[in-house]
Amino acid sequence: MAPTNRIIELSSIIARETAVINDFLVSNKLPGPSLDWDATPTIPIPDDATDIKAARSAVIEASTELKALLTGPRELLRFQWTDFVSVKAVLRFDLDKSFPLKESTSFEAMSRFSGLSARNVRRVVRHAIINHYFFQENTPGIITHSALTAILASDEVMRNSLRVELDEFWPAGVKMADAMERWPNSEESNETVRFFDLDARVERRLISQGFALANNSNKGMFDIFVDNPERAARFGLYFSKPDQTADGLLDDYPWAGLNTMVDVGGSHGSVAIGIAERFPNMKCVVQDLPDTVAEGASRLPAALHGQVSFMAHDFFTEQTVSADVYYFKSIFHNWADKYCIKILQSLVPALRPDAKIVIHERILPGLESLNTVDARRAM
Ligand SMILES: C[S@@+](CC[C@H](N)C(=O)[O-])C[C@H]1O[C@@H](n2cnc3c(N)ncnc32)[C@H](O)[C@@H]1O
Repeated sequence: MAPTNRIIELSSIIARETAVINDFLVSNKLPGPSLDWDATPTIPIPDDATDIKAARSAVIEASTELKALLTGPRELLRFQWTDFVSVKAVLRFDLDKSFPLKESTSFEAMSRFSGLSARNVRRVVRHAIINHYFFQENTPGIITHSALTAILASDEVMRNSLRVELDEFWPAGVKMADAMERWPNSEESNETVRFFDLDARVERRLISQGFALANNSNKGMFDIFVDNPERAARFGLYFSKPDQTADGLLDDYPWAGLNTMVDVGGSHGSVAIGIAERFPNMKCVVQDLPDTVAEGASRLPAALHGQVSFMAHDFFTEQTVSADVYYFKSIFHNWADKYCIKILQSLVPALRPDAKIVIHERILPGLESLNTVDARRAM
């Protein structure tokens, strides 16, 4: 039985560490956290302010536990299975884009914009306000943006990212248990979806299934996208979102002494573009499925046309480009070991003795050093 003073202990942590953050913001004349439409999109704590970042983690961790304790076990079992339905509807019907950032709107105006009834708009919007801080309704019936909808309405990459998660990954997750029952321990990509394997400490396709079932298909995720160019384009854009781990690759890998790299499964080429911009001597070839490279090529900045090229290539077939580096980012986590081996073997015909293979995957710290908030985020 937990000691009764745990909730006091947690509330003291929250009070103490929140004061640390507040003092830092005030003394550096930085804006306080807000969810209003004109709020700064991220809490302005610099990377090197490690003590302030630690204080923030401590507050989030303690308040999550305090909330769980005060909710109580029985009530915690009442899952909000409807959690994301409203967000998905807001995005599907572009309600966040239905009025300018600084202005307000009404349910009736949103209804005219979307073709949904005013009653359904009201249900969806109020659900999203209450559950996700989407929009604000400070005066009944008058809707303004919140910080979250303001970001979505003005940041297409962020918006697309949420859409892919809700339209592609979420339905697959809903079908995971069904697929596990149907194909226990499968390693086939038409029967599995990606998941974090906390024990192995890497992100892998942990036999957690559902994409094919969710799509009423017997094909794997990438083959399903081949048949749906619009969805494939959104999935490709998903990988254009800012990725700090790719920044590390630019800073820490010795590109300066090299001339050629192939970004295998490189999607729209965001990493290759970053390398080409930073290292003018580098020639980068982005290989991916035909529709994906066509979309990537159409988005390539003109200044990089001589340096970055796109090539349709199935990484299960023989590599034809001879290069200094073959770079794989977030590729192997999608495939079971036997397919990863096949992907690597396909490089052999093109490999020069001094060629390097760079594998870029997210590795988790051990569970023992991961706080519950980070562990949840990782999954
Ligand atoms: C998880 S994404 C990673 C994209 C990119 N490397 C990144 O991290 O931003 C996997 C990529 O592999 C590509 N892909 C899947 N099957 C492929 C295949 N057989 N041959 C080449 N590319 C493939 C997908 O189209 C997708 O762009």
